[in-house]
Parts: sequence; C-alpha cells; structure tokens
Amino acid sequence: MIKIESVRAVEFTHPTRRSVDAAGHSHPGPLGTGHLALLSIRSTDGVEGHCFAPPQVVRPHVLNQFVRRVLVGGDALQREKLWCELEHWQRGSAGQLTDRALGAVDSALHDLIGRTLGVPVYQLLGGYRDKVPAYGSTMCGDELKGGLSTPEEYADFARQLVARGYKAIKLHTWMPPVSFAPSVAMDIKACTAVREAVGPDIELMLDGYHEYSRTDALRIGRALEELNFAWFEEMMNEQSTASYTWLAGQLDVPLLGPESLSGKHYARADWVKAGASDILRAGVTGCGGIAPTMKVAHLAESFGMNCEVHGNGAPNLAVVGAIRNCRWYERGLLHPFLDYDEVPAYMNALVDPMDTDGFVHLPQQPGLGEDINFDYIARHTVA
Ligand SMILES: O=C(O)[C@H](O)[C@@H](O)[C@@H](O)C(=O)NO
Ligand SMILES: [Mg+2]
Repeated sequence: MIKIESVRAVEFTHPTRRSVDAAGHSHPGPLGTGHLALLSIRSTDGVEGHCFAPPQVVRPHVLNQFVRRVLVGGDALQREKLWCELEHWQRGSAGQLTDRALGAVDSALHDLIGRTLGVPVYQLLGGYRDKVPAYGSTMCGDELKGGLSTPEEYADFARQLVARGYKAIKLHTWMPPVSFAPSVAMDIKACTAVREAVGPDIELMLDGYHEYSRTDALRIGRALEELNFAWFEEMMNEQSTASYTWLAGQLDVPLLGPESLSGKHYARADWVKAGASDILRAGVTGCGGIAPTMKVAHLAESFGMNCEVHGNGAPNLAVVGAIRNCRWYERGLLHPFLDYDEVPAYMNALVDPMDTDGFVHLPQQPGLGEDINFDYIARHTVA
C-alpha cells in the first residue's frame, strides 16, 4: 500500500514570453509573468508525486470539495479506484471538477507510484520504447512580421525545423482573432509552401481552423491529398461526429481526432463506431489523465488504428513511451520567436530534449522524470 497523507497545490510565478489569444491559442508575446501551480500528492512514506497544472484547475475549492475527500487515506496503488471515484464526483460538481483536474491528479498519482517504486512511469504503463520520433508542432499563425504571418514564413520556419532534426511538422495555421482568418486559400498556400520547402520525405500534417464547414474542409482536404499530407486534424467542430464521418467518406487523407471533444474514452469509442476519423486522438489533459488516455490507445489498437497523443509534457510522453500504436511525440508548440529548448525557470532540465536525429528519449528517472526546481518554486510562490 502507498497510503496518501496529503494533497496540496502551490501557485507560483515564472517569466514567460508566451501569450494567449481570445480563442485560447498561444503566441509569442512580450516578456511577462506567468502563473502555474504544482500539485503534489504526499504519501505516509514521505514520497511526493507531482504534476503541473493551471492554478484554477487545482484551486482550493477543487482540492477541498473533491480531491482530498477521495484521495487522503487512500491507496495510491489503487489509482483506478481513485480515478473512478473522482469521475463519479464530476457529475454533481456543477462543472467545477474538470477533466483537466482529473488529469493532473492521475498524473501526480502515477508520478508518486513511480517515485516510490523507483520505476519510470512509461515502464509502469507497459514500456514499449525508450525513444520516440517527435514532430514539430507549430504555434497558430499570427500577424507578426518574421513570425508565422505568411506562407513564406511558414516555409522558412519549416526549413529551420528540418535542420534541427525534425522528420515531421504539423502546421497550426491562422485562426480568429487573426484579421484574415479563417482562410481556406491561405491554409492551402501555407501547406503548399511548406511542402515545397521541405521536399517529399518530411511528413506534414495540418491542424488549422476548427470550425470550417463541410465543403470548406473538403476543399482543404483535397489539397492536402495533392500535397501528400499525413493527416488532417480538427478542421470542423468536433461535436458534430456526423460531419467527420461524412468528410472521412469523401477524403483519402487520414482524418485525426477528436482532440478537444469532451467525453474521455467514452466519446472516442463512439467516434470509432461512427468511422469519424482514421487516427484516434487523446491527451492526458483533455481525456482526464494517463489512465483514460491509455484506454483510448488500447481501444484504437483493437480497431487497427493509431492513437496520436495530444500535447507535449511528461505525462503525454510517458503514454507515448508505453504504447505501440502512436507514431509521434508532439513537441511544441514552436515559433520562430521562441526557443523551445530553453529550460523553464521552474525546471532544472527539459523533460523532452530532442537529439539531432529528431528523437526524444524517455526519461529514465523514477516517476514522470521531471527535474523540478523546487527552490525556484518556493521563492516564487504566490502568497
Ligand atoms: O490551444 C490549443 O488549441 C492547443 O494548444 C492546440 O493548439 C494544440 O495543442 C493542438 O491542437 N495540438 O494538436
Ligand atoms: Mg490539435
């Protein structure tokens, strides 16, 4: 038994050049102050498991009303039981206990178990590989000169990413509030420019505006087929499964999803049944944790599908290291103005450094493998 003694979240500040637009997409911005929380679950053995999360996701109300009531005194080794109890509390939480909160708790529980047993989480989950190829996932397009404001700038950045070692690149193109977005023509021009820049051997994917009509999505999809793209992602509202099923029937380029759709592994089972995508998608923050993300991966495998894990970071990387049916680790989000390889102030090292061949090596430390700068966090804790 790994008896849980306490659960806490510490909010801290850190310098950042990432800003968020009205639609929640990140872009480069002036040097500013970011806020983040570190959720920590401590056992009676004195070991702690951790997960970073937005402060509001693990705010006191969420910990006091739900998380502590389920976890404290429980056995971290029974994390499926704990997860199911938290999921049960969601329905009556008036939307306060989010899938992201479940994701943070489940990730910290996995970290606690791994740190206690001295085993990396990806090996606890199964252990399929010790390194994985990464694709460069760009930030969304912008109107910043020299940034990602034109098809040519996407092409320039793609050349830089190939030189860095990436063997695949996913374009997030322009979305509102960018003044000219959405634009079918510009999306196609950016994809064409990048394909011409990197040649035929680099895999390319598009993840653009998320609310195109069926007919607009079809126009873009046809162009991606000409450009031999590897997949087409979240081009329509994912709440319309029928639209994805229709589009999948029209196109040869693989559709990938759902990313943003709530409903965890349950909704993704319905997508498989509906034939709404060719490649499934799940991520630890969007699906409510490592455990449900693994369930989606296994569901996909049972139907001969890949499951491309959504997002970067230690929990998602652990899942990618534990499953066969995922081609890439999503490394990003990337932008010409930002150095992704710069270690955040609250860490002592990146969890996902990439070698010159484009591989990310799974961390071999116990737990999720994050080398957290606890002193920095203590010095920058919000009172
Ligand atoms: O803000 C978002 O929608 C996400 O960061 C998104 O851009 C990115 O994570 C994604 O879509 N990856 O596939
Ligand atoms: Mg996406």
